[in-house]
Amino acid sequence: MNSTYTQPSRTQVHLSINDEQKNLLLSYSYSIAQARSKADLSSAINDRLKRVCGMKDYLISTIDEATHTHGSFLINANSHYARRADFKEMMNARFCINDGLANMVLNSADPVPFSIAGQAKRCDAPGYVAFWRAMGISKIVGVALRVGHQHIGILWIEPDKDADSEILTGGFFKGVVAQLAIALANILANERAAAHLKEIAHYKQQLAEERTYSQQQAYNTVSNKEVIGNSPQMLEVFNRVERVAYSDTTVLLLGETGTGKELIAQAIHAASPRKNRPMIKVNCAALPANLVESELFGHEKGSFTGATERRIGKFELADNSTLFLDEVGELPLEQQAKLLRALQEREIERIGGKSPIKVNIRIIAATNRDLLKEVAAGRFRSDLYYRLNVFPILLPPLRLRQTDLLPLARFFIKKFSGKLNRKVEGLSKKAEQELMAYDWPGNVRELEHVFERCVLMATGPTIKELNLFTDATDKPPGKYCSNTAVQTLEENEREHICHVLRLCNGKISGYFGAAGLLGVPVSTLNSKIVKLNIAKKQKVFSNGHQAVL
Ligand SMILES: Nc1ncnc2c1ncn2[C@@H]1O[C@H](COP(=O)(O)OP(=O)(O)OP(=O)(O)O)[C@@H](O)[C@H]1O
Repeated sequence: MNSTYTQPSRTQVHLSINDEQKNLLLSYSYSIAQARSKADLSSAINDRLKRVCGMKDYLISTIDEATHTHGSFLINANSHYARRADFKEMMNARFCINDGLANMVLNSADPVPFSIAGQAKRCDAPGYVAFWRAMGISKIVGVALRVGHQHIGILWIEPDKDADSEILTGGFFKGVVAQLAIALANILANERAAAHLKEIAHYKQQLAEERTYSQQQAYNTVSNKEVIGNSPQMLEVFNRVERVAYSDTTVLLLGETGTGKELIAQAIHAASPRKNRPMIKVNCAALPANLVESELFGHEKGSFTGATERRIGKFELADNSTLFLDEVGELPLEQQAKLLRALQEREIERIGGKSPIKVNIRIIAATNRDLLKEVAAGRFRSDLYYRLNVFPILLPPLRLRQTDLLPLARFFIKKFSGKLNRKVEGLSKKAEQELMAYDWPGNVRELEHVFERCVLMATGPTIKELNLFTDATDKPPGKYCSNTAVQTLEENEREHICHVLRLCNGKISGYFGAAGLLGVPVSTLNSKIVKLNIAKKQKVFSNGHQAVL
């Protein structure tokens, strides 16, 4: 360090300030007292102080007491520093207080001058010394900014070549620095208060949106509490739900439309530690392509035409809760990339936002598409598929779990008798037979609608016949459902087994094996594979498993 300044006498200091400087000083005092922002502070220094004190340039760094670091807070925006490529990096960097310069300044009551060439020789010189050197700066004076005994920052001055060096050591300069320190402390306090207000506003908005969301979802959540099923396939589903619910593991729910994927998503969320916050649902199929990003990640006010207010996206809304991505297979490819990034980083950026936001979410995704086929067709990103397919749960179609039909029918009769205020108790033998013989292309949803109609139409305590609409247009399009050709039960079974085998990468037994997903013993599945002639077109996967493609 090169410390060559000596404390001048009072008379010397008085002599070194001329009338113009006194006027500037007065106007500096006035403007610094009004400073409420960085911009105010900057103009007080640029327009007035620089000339009084003979500064070529300056930089203010602030101190983070908690982490014992210092880093840039305010620079002269017109400075020649700002044009350098590494300028931004230097501005964002933080340095240890005990870096050999900052600690010397903070421990000194007077300004401390440094020869940059001398400092650059130190092998442990902080990064900003090399930066200053590269800028051709030969000398820097560091001045501690304190309020009372608390260090709040450092004013780094690059003195003008022909400046009167005694000015920086005089009593008047101490006064100038004290005013600067108070202004800086006020601005820092304002910034902290603004940040807290922003955070409070954010939580208020999140709460308001959660409340609106919960009101919209109220009917569904209350009415969908029970999941009915005693077929081996549904018992396997319940077993998987129990195993995965308490963790944060990503779940992929697969199955035709109306098989209960959303209901299972709710059951998983309700059994998870996140249950006290509402599960947030996004229906990927219902999002207009140009709004997907805003819906998922939110946007800042004015970030695009029509963004008249700031909006919190579903990812942020689901913070500390579960995000249910329904119909994820419908998401356009471009948006899949954005979703993948958010899932990988677990952080999002609002459209027009300045910084990323961390989110703590559990993902449950659902689709009625065969995602592997979608991947093969180039419609679904394979990396996203593998990110989602961590713990798949397959909801079997209703036609393959006949033993669930009667319990479900009884459940819906009870539900709608209560809701519609009807005294309907059960089904006639004929209606039961009709129930068992029907194909249920719309799965549980169709069954539910049929019983709502039946309860409404019933003339006594027993439903005598089912109000089945056989019109093709009434049937929701399931994956296996066709409006033109009706598949036999055997064809259906074959196709379903093939689908599950593909899902399990050909694995039949054990964890994530097809037998488990189908809810049948391995021996039963093997004999069905033989019986349905599935084994003939085997494909051997790289992992050694075999499956039909
Ligand atoms: N096992 C079940 N027990 C009771 N109700 C069920 C069951 N499965 C489905 N439901 C009911 O059937 C209807 C459709 O279920 P849900 O919306 O969960 O299906 P989904 O597979 O998500 O359909 P989609 O693919 O069309 O979104 C809902 O009203 C749901 O409550």
